[in-house]
Amino acid sequence: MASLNVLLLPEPGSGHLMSLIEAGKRLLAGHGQEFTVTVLVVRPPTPESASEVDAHVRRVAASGVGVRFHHLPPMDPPTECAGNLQEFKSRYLELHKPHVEAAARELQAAALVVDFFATTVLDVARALGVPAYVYFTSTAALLALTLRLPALDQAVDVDFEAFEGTVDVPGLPPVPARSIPGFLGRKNSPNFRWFVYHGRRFMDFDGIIINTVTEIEPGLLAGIADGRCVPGRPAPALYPIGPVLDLGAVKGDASSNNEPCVRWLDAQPRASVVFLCFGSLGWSDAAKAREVATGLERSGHRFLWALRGPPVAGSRHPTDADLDELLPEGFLERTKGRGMVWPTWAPQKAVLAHPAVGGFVTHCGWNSTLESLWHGVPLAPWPLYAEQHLNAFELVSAVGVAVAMEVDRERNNFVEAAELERAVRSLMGGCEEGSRAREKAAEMKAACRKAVEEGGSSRVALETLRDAIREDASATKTTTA
Ligand SMILES: COc1cc(-c2[o+]c3cc(O)cc([O-])c3cc2O[C@@H]2O[C@H](CO)[C@H](O)[C@H](O)[C@H]2O)cc(OC)c1O
Ligand SMILES: O=c1ccn([C@@H]2O[C@H](COP(=O)(O)OP(=O)(O)O)[C@@H](O)[C@H]2O)c(=O)[nH]1
Repeated sequence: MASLNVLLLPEPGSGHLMSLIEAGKRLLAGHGQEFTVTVLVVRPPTPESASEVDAHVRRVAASGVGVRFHHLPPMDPPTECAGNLQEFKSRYLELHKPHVEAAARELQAAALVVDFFATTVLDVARALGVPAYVYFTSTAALLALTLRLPALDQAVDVDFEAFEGTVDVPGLPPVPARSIPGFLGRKNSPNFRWFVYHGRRFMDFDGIIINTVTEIEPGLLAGIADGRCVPGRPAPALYPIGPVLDLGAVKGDASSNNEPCVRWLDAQPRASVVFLCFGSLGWSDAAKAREVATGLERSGHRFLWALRGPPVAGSRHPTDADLDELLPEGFLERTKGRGMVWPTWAPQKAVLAHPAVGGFVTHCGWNSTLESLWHGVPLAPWPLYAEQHLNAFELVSAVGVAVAMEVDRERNNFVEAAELERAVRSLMGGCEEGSRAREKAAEMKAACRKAVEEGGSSRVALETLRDAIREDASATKTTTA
């Protein structure tokens, strides 16, 4: 029997690409005879992201996991949407529709799985009679909000950024408008309009595969499935298959474990170190770094701080930190022995896996959050970009795994030294708020591990997804026979 070829269409940013490839690996695991997974690679629009994506594709192709790659012909990126990233990503993927259609025909697709910025590609699947699924790299909270967006667009006259009230998202406590992602701030912005479009289109897909765990976001997933986000219409099938992480790397590969910062952790007491790291795009200027340094010094706690410097012109990626430029004078000497500043990309997975780490000050990227919960490490949220303010709100007020920290969104997400000191003490110091977050994080660790075992919620969701693809394929065969 020919195998069922499932085509994946990731957004070319490496975060989304890696997550979708990892999901493809899950789909294949133990089913390599029955399924083929082919990633349709969209050429990234900048040389910097192109070399990142090329390196990742080469690594996966060489790893022998069985995921195949099919490079789509290069397209000129859309013009006139500078600064509107969500619009740019959506329009760039839309331009690839004819190439996706040609690839789907050539590769005899049994199903198409597309990034959430690529909902326009549903037309291709419908034209070919192939089932289509969205892959959602983020939370059920962002998914629920996006599904609610067409109705909110009608019901709320003011821009979220000027709104002082709260937004109703089924399964969450009332969401303060200041926690709504910045790209949804202005109703007339192309970014907002594209998210309204995507929210509407999600409802037409055969299913939504989401990188979350039922036990982390039960109320939100139930709210979506029960039709409370879009009353009057049946919701598409939901497949929470998370945490979709490279679990091999989470255990800590040999090279990560040999990094000096991980060796330094070996000498620290259990659960004594607070780790600070701000994702692939987070960086500090001297003013921000001074607040962090002062806050950490005054907290009295042990710390490992991944500190990055500003990107060079034309790049969004942080540079290695110049510690002489960024840190207050004498800071390293005064904190010697109890703290380490790591000025480059950190081996985050190995750090979070280390028993010496007892808390994580994070930008709340969803991958970082899942990595932390996989190891039962409680969080202090310092959101910066994308959907992270919503993630921070959810982690404190719904999931309960984080202590609150005041981040001034009006001042470029500034945190005062005294506020960081308070939050670190709370996270690490055994006060009630911190202890509750720690207990809840331990509960989530157990739930995540159970979810990916035989019979666990994510394993069952994955098998239900395979069944749906099998059934669709045999129905198509029956009708075309
Ligand atoms: C979730 O909504 C958005 C996410 C992103 C986004 O874009 C992005 C682009 C890159 O070239 C590199 C990245 O690392 C990156 C990260 C990113 O956001 C993170 O994506 C993760 C998924 O893998 C995860 O969801 C994290 O929580 C996100 O923080 C951009 C965007 O609009 C431009 C989004 O709306
Ligand atoms: O110094 C760093 C910064 C980030 N990461 C990894 O990069 C990913 C970041 O993804 P996330 O969704 O948290 O945020 P993004 O960077 O995409 O906003 C996670 O797997 C982190 O472990 C890392 O290993 N070292």
